Amino acid sequence: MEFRFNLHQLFRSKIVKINNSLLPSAFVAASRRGALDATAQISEIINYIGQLSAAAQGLTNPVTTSQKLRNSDHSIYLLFEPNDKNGLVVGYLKIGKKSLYVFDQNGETQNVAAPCLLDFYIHESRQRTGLGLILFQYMLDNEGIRPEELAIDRPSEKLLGFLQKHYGLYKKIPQMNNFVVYEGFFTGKQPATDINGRRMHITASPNTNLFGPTFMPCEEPIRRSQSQPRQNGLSPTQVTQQQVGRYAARRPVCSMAQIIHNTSTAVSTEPNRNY
Ligand SMILES: CC(=O)SCCNC(=O)CCNC(=O)[C@H](O)C(C)(C)COP(=O)(O)OP(=O)(O)OC[C@H]1O[C@@H](n2cnc3c(N)ncnc32)[C@H](O)[C@@H]1OP(=O)(O)O
Repeated sequence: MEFRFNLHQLFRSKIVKINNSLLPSAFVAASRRGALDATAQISEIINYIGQLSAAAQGLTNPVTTSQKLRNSDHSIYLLFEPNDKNGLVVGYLKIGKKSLYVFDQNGETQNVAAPCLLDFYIHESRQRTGLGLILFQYMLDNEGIRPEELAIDRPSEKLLGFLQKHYGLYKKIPQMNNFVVYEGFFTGKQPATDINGRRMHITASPNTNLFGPTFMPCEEPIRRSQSQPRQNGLSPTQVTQQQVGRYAARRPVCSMAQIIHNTSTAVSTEPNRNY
């Protein structure tokens, strides 16, 4: 992608990292005016290339704009190709840390702060020539992360192929959200804690839908081994009641829950005085 201004001033190396300052890392402006010009040019580049990426992915709105970058702690890596004119920007990727609730291999929910691949695009004229790998590997080295540590936001078929080809990633851990995580994602990750050091516990089960998440002490093993099968007769009243917060209020007996948990279906018409 060519621009009306000379890119060689902005790109001192083939790949530059941009954060919410909208200035390339290590960029030194001669004056305040120079810094403002550079910011405007980087904004123009990001907005333009963000639109191309959205079009390539069939999205109505771009995932990446300069405004979104300015208001976040995400980072963009821009790939530059020098020439004897203004130079070209030929691709970019965007990463950022997000707090996610994701299922681990045992189907248990973990709250992790994970580095995420949020957007990735190489210009059509340069795809399948190895530039994507150069950019992606540069980002991994620069951030000091392994590819399987990344959560991938709604990957396209091309990206899935890319990750399988270059990094052997294909064993996904099924998720309920748009993120794709691969085996190895949880290696070395510490689960984040919630209220009072307890951990929010969400599953895809009707329990979570009916009663909201439960909170478990961190030291309590969260994994259910095969030798400890789920108890069929688990009463809805055994769900951990919170002392504080939006889940603290006493819940009425729920006949649907009783049906699901195979407990007595007789619903008491007595007022509940056990407060
Ligand atoms: C979280 C997200 O960002 S999801 C959105 C990802 N971005 C897109 O889908 C936008 C359009 N696609 C692209 O911009 C690029 O194809 C990228 C970024 C996915 C990969 O960049 P490239 O420079 O093409 O990758 P590179 O040349 O290093 O590797 C090529 C491999 O990527 C995969 N790939 C690239 N293009 C395609 C394609 N058109 N069809 C299928 N697989 C493809 C293949 O595995 C390919 O290997 P192959 O040619 O031997 O089959």
